Amino acid sequence: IKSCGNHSCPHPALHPLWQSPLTIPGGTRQSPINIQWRDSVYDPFLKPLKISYDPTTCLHIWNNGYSFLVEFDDSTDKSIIVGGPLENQYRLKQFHFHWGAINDWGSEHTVDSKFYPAELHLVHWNAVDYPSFEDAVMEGNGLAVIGVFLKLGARHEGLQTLVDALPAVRHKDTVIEFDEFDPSCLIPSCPDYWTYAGSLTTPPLTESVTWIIKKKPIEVDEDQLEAFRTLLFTSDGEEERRMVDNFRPLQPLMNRTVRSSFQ
Ligand SMILES: COc1ccc([C@H]2OC(=S)NC2=O)c(OC)c1
Ligand SMILES: [Zn+2]
Repeated sequence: IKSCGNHSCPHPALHPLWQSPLTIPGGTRQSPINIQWRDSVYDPFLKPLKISYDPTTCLHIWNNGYSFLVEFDDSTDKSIIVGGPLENQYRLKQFHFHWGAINDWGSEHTVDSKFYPAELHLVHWNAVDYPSFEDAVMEGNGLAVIGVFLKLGARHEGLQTLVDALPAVRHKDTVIEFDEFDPSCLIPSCPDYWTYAGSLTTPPLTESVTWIIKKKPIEVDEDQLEAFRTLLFTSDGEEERRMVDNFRPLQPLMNRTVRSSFQ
């Protein structure tokens, strides 16, 4: 029995936070999933993913009561991704993380049933076909999320600028200005990725995400992971609940194939 924040339970997936719909009725492409490496299919027609972010589009960091998000000005095509499995370019809207109370779990996706201690999501939307992020969230090809695993290892200097800002957003609904940050420093240089059709992992759980999961993790150190765990789900003045185990349980693969960009 391990504590998962505010009571002891056998596994964080049973945490009250996830008593929300763990699966949506009729959902056929829900996320996250386990990526079974040997079942993924190499697709030679997958292109390299091209990432070009403009650090001046970075706006602020805020604690939304689920995670901490770094949000970007998505009113232009200054920060975009293109290529990979994508039909056209997608605009960067925000990035955020999911993590565990302890290093044994925390990621949303698993690889051969292995959890990483945390997972980064860089969220992009299809501004070619849709007028806003809110509209794109409702469409099958509306979003593209790059997933990057975090593993325990060396200190990550780029992440440290984020970690230094976390005490200012400890409580839910707090926000601070944050500028000149280029999130490509958080993406491994190895080009290899898996891709599959999935969904958002918190409500509205819409099946609108083309997932691009990087094969290689980035390394962060114990102090940096512990800094994530000092955040709170709760607002200032409420009884404190540590923001940990903010990841959704694994969902059935159903009739999906995970493709790889590498052999
Ligand atoms: C309305 O905007 C949202 C809502 C939920 C999510 C969740 O889905 C994934 S993926 N991670 C999450 O925390 C989101 O992230 C892209 C954006
Ligand atoms: Zn996420």
